[in-house]
Amino acid sequence: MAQADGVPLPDAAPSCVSKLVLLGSGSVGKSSLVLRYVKGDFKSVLPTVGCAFFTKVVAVGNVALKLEIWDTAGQEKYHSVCHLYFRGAQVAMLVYDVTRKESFLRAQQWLEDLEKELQPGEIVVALVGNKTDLEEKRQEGKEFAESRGLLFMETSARLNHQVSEIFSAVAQELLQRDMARLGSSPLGNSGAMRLNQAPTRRTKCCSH
Ligand SMILES: Nc1nc2c(ncn2[C@@H]2O[C@H](COP(=O)(O)OP(=O)(O)OP(=O)(O)O)[C@@H](O)[C@H]2O)c(=O)[nH]1
Repeated sequence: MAQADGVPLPDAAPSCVSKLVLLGSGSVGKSSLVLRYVKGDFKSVLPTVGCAFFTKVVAVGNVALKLEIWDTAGQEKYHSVCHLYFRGAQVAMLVYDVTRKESFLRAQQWLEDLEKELQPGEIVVALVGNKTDLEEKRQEGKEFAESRGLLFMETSARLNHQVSEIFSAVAQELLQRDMARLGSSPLGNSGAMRLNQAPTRRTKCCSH
């Protein structure tokens, strides 16, 4: 049986496919989070140009969900291009560097941009504070995430801390919304901090 992060995957091919986009300032660690999650590796990576694309199948309960992961470039010159990538996404991960205030403010700006273009609850949004292994003064995102109904986790791509957990959490949230829409029960607990329930409107993740 195939496995995802050591968890056996359901035998059937993934029945759900969801688009996940990572947004955030340059050098906050978006590519490193994806590299850690998809390949289990952490190494020096060049700044992303435009966007990079990855896939990974994640098991949530007995459902295999294929995540199509779009890792956008954080440098300001690519800002307008990034808007093209979040269209049609079911999940947005807003990544900041816990040691860089401006990156935290930039993540908040991304949320405003998303809110301008999308309906409330239309997609799952997670705020991700990366580089928790660094000792410097930290930006605290929890309160902001709570006030805006976002999933929230702090991660370290370097130390592999909470990386697969945040991807699993958004996958679970997606499926829970879908189940709620279809009147079924939730699929268990991923351990994510679910701070506030955003209104369920639609998900495009599952057709079953
Ligand atoms: N200490 C530490 N460094 C990290 C971590 N994650 C990424 N980095 C480093 O931060 C730098 C930028 O990482 P990237 O993954 O390229 O950042 P990015 O957000 O994809 O950058 P852009 O492609 O410019 O948008 C690299 O030197 C990484 O090695 C982490 O969790 N801890």
